[in-house]
Amino acid sequence: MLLKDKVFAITGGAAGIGRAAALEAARQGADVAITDIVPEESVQPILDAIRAEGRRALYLQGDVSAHETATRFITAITEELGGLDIFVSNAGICPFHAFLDLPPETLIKTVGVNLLGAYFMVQAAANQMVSQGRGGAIIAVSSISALVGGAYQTHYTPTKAGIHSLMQSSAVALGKFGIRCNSVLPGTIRTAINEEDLSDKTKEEAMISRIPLGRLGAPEDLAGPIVFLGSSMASYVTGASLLVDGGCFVNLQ
Ligand SMILES: NC(=O)C1=CN([C@@H]2O[C@H](COP(=O)(O)OP(=O)(O)OC[C@H]3O[C@@H](n4cnc5c(N)ncnc54)[C@H](O)[C@@H]3O)[C@@H](O)[C@H]2O)C=CC1
Ligand SMILES: C[C@H](O)[C@@H]1OC(=O)[C@H](O)[C@@H]1O
Repeated sequence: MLLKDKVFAITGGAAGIGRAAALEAARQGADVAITDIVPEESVQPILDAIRAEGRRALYLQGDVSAHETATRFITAITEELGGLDIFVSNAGICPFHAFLDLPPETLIKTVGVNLLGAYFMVQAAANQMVSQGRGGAIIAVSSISALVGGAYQTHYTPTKAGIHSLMQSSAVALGKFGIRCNSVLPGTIRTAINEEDLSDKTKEEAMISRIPLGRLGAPEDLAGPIVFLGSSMASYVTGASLLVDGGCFVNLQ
């Protein structure tokens, strides 16, 4: 087990990539704390699955774009689970929209959830880890979109580049405390975030045709990389970013 008796916390753990990572962390021996914007009832099956692995589970409903959520989450984790070892900033939204008429509210919301939310959470988690004095690991779910563009994602891709940059600077700021900071850069992973976008079958086929491994990703494809970066197997890895995209990024021709 890669995370035996560690405390693993994740934002946006109610669905998609976050849910897959939370469940894998429990299988790998960690107690798991989840925060998400959805009500607790809808997360109950995930909490039950974590407990069925013999691990403790905690849920806090909250909006990551409100900085108080970070304080509430970290306080609940320390009170109920006794500390924090691995923190994953994952919650995010991607409301696809054209550039020229993008409403300011859509930009403000996307930056608020994806970038400010990640910052508030990572800062609160880092303070907790520093106060514990036993190091830790922070992983942020950025994206291949930190490196490439999308015509309907002009408000989204800068947030993913920002998260990638946040992990690099945090790695520098927190290295002296033994806290490692890394990002994963998923390619296109089939989840609720892109269900509508991928209902355009021509677009879906075009995207698959660019992927050397021949398929879109599944949420479980991110679980292993996230657990690895949180584990002692990655003890000399910090400031790194791991593309998890089936080879899409490197496929020029
Ligand atoms: N699915 C994909 O192709 C890719 C996803 N990503 C990133 O992965 C992360 C997870 O996304 P997916 O699992 O794909 O989507 P998803 O929609 O399945 O999951 C996102 C989760 O975040 C939660 N959430 C949304 N707004 C929130 C808020 N304000 N406060 C707290 N929780 C909130 C949702 O309730 C949901 O549980 C996001 O940051 C996304 O940008 C990155 C690259 C590709
Ligand atoms: C939601 C999109 O399908 C997905 O989000 C990303 O970050 C990837 O680049 C994909 O475009």
